[in-house]
Amino acid sequence: MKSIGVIGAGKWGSALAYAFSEKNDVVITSRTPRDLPNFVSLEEALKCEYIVMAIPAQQVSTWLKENFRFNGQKVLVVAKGIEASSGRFLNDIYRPYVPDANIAFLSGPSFAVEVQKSLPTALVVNSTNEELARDFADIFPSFIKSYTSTDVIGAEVAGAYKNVIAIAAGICEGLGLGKNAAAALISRGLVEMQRFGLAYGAKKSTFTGLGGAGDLFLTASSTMSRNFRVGLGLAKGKNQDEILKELGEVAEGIGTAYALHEISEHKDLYLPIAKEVYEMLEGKDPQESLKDLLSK
Ligand SMILES: NC(=O)C1=CN([C@@H]2O[C@H](COP(=O)(O)OP(=O)(O)OC[C@H]3O[C@@H](n4cnc5c(N)ncnc54)[C@H](OP(=O)(O)O)[C@@H]3O)[C@@H](O)[C@H]2O)C=CC1
Ligand SMILES: O=C(CO)COP(=O)(O)O
Repeated sequence: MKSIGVIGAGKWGSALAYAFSEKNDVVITSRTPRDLPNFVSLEEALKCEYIVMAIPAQQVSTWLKENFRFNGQKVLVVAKGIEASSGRFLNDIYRPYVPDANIAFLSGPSFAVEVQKSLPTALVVNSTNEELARDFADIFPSFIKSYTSTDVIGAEVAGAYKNVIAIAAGICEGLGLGKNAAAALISRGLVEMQRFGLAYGAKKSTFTGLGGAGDLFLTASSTMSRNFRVGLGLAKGKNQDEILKELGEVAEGIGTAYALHEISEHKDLYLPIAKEVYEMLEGKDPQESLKDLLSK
């Protein structure tokens, strides 16, 4: 039995705290206190040997600066996103606080609500420290099949980029463009995220695995995805603020689209879908954008 502290009691942190409780001693903490029997102070949670970080990518940099003290914990980062303000990946953001040997990143297709119902799920623990990845893979319950990989950057790119493609897929659905267009967008999205990942040294095979195609197909084809629902909102002509207010939860694809835009300003990369998603978030007509993407 391992002592696990989950930080961030949103949808995903709560679902993972539930899942990890099958085999471990789990406590949870969050910015907003919750009335839960295992809810503890941040100080208590940080004393656990295993820490699960469920704070969104856009907020974690400030959070780490203000709250985190490393004292040998093993850290599993479960967020999926790239920081909009800087274009930094999560492994870069965490590096000044946690040594590479102590950190792992979770990827794979996993809606929190299904994990919370103990439905079968398969995930990947990614770390440059293989022993640590195996250690974290062991904490998962019987209904979650856990794999390990050393391709941290591939997992990060795939997990973050698929949220942007899911926004595009939601727009496609919202505009009623049909299943042919959706399949084209999703498969071109997979190629686009792979091309981006390869430029950062990711492994090609990661993009056809659970954290790549697996998570992309899940998120880009279901209204259960918050990012897909952002796309539906954009297709209806709503702006970002209205959409986020209705959603009431995080949609990492928005910040990540801005991050990809920031990155593409400095690097010569061809990111057509991400570019259109960024432009639609900035007010471009979705009909125009999808026409630009899907017609000759
Ligand atoms: N939901 C899902 O199915 C999955 C989500 N993910 C990823 O997990 C991450 C979290 O998503 P999810 O839990 O669903 O999102 P939610 O919107 O449900 O929750 C967001 C969480 O972030 C915390 N938070 C927000 N801003 C801050 C801040 N400034 N400082 C500290 N804490 C903050 C909130 O704390 P509080 O509520 O206490 O204010 C809350 O715990 C995202 O990166 C998402 O992409 C990955 C796989 C599946
Ligand atoms: O990452 C997820 C599933 O793997 C959750 O996606 P959404 O944030 O779009 O709901």
